[in-house]
Amino acid sequence: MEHIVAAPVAHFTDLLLDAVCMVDAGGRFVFVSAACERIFGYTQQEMIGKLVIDLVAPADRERTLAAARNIMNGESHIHFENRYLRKDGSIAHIMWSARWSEPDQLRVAVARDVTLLKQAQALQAALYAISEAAQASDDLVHLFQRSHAIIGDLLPASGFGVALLDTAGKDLHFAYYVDGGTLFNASLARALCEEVVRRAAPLLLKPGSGEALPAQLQAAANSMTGGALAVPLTTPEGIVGVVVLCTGTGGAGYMTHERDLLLFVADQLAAAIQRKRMHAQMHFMAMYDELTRLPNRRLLHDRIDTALARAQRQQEGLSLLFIDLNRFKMVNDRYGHACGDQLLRQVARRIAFCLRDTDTLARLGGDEFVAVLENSALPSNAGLVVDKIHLALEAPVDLGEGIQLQVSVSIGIAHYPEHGDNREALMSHADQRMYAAKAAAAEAGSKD
Ligand SMILES: Nc1nc2c(ncn2[C@@H]2O[C@H](COP(=O)(O)OP(=O)(O)OP(=O)(O)O)[C@@H](O)[C@H]2O)c(=O)[nH]1
Repeated sequence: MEHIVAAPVAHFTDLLLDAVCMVDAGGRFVFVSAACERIFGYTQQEMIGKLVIDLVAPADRERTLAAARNIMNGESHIHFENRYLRKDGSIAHIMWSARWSEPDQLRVAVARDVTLLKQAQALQAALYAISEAAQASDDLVHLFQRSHAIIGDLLPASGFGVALLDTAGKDLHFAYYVDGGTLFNASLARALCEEVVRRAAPLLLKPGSGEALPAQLQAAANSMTGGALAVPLTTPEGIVGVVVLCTGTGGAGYMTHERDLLLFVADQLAAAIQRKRMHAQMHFMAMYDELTRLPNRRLLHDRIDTALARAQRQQEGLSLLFIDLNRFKMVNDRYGHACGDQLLRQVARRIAFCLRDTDTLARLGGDEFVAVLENSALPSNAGLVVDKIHLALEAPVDLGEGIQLQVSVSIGIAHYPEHGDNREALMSHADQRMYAAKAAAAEAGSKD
């Protein structure tokens, strides 16, 4: 018993998972237990005599010195956290419990390595931040920037890019790309992304990785000092793009767990891209006619109201043209619905060609179109556009397979302010004028 009591304290403290340190009034280690080597990377001999503060990460030095002063003034400190630079340059997160021993004139402290815990917390926080950003962000470029910043806190990501496939799934373009001063230029990044799309699988690029790669990537892999990592952005509809990371020069290559982390991030980004595309598609379907890709009735109403408000404010004229194809039903009946569709598309294109960019051409449905002519102070201007449309439709429309059709339209015009000062009045007037024109054309046709 006497022998045990007399045994040096170190005999026991070396068994502890936490490290025990004693520091003199000058701030130098005078005793460190064996666990210090595991935590800080220095041997006990290397640590004894060193100034504690020299091992503290620079950003934490000031508050560490303040905490040390408090302890020497008699405060006991538990759960104080700061960061240390290990011998290999990596960061150790330490939680301390410390007290000043007046008789020994020593600061006695127990250090717990909480680095893994901190890393897990940081990872969890980052993943949460990315999924939150992916849910909240309407602006994809902003989401990519934010993801780059968040990932950059976890992994080497000097170079970061998100390449998206076009809707045909053929061409990749970078929606976000930062080369970050790495040797990983955009052309190499694109080649890597293309390879990832081809494989539909993640790809780690590093020297001697043993992967069979296209020549450009093989040469880059052999000469790179760090590494690059790219993973596909996959949605239920397939791959929509690739996210790519590159370390700075001299950094170590990526590890498997970093690839898994990027795969999680890619899932979040892919879901955000898919959501954004679905919104765009829904918006298009709500506002545009699918067949001709012209504004539909709803958007037309909106455009007329806006144009009227502008015309009223600027005291300008405005004209509406109500355009209806003559005897269109016969095309469907004789050549089939697909030919009818083709004709509607071509007629829409020809009419649009007669208008200015600032004008609106909408399809109301069936074979009815409406054009809104802005800034046409003089009704005669609208008459000129009508002439242009008739002229543009004079040449037969080629529907393929040897089918060429001569089409004509009936057009009714309404002018603001002469025929009304609101949408309903103007539409109704133009509609009536169109029917009058159609009746006149039919009568002329029957006399021919
Ligand atoms: N191909 C095709 N036909 C359509 C579409 N929407 C409506 N139609 C057809 O368009 C035709 C319109 O018929 P009507 O309103 O009688 O027009 P019309 O034959 O030009 O007669 P008039 O206006 O009196 O000269 C109908 O046969 C509809 O079925 C479409 O999206 N595609």
